[in-house]
Amino acid sequence: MSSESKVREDIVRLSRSLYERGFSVGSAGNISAAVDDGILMTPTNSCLGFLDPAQISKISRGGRHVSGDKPSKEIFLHSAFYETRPETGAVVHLHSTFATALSCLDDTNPDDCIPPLTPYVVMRVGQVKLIPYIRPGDEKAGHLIRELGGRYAAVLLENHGPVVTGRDICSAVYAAEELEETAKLLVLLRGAPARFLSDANVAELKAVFAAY
Ligand SMILES: O=C(O)[C@@H](O)C(=O)COP(=O)(O)O
Ligand SMILES: [Zn+2]
Repeated sequence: MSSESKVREDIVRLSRSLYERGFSVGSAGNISAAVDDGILMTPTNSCLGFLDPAQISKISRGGRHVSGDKPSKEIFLHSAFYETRPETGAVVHLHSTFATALSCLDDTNPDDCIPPLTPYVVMRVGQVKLIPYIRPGDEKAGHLIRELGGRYAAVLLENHGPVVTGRDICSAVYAAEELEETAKLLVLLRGAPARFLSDANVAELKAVFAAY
């Protein structure tokens, strides 16, 4: 199997897994992954549970539609991550329930939407920035991500949902799952005297587990 065929199969397999476990519903969410000569992206209005590897959209690094079905309307959002974080191998956008709940709460810290509750979220996701509300598919999403200068591997789109990146599709999906589970803990612990990791704890984790 060529590496592009493998990436197509991985997108289908991991998307289905996310769908079957309730991380996405209906036609919400989109996933992309880098290949040698461009980016593969889930088609617009497709359900992550029922993708066909041959219909996955392919776009050039410049954002031109090369083959397959029409790409996700979030092409600008995804492209901006590949541009500003050259080590990015995949981008996962979901409407997963708890992360989306945090994206709607007025008291979510815009500079640290997912505070360090456990070591694994620090290791897998890092600090998460809130992106002010934009209409889904608006080109402005690309500008706002570029303004971050590649400093964040994951963001929450206000009143919309998470966008998580990784070195490859597996890492990006695992990070998206970790972000969602931590968001669930944060919602469960709202109002309780939760203990967070200290700055020193976070610094140690970053030093030992080099972030992507
Ligand atoms: O919320 C939206 O409309 C998009 O961000 C989304 O999740 C699905 O859009 P497509 O990938 O264009 O189907
Ligand atoms: Zn969306």
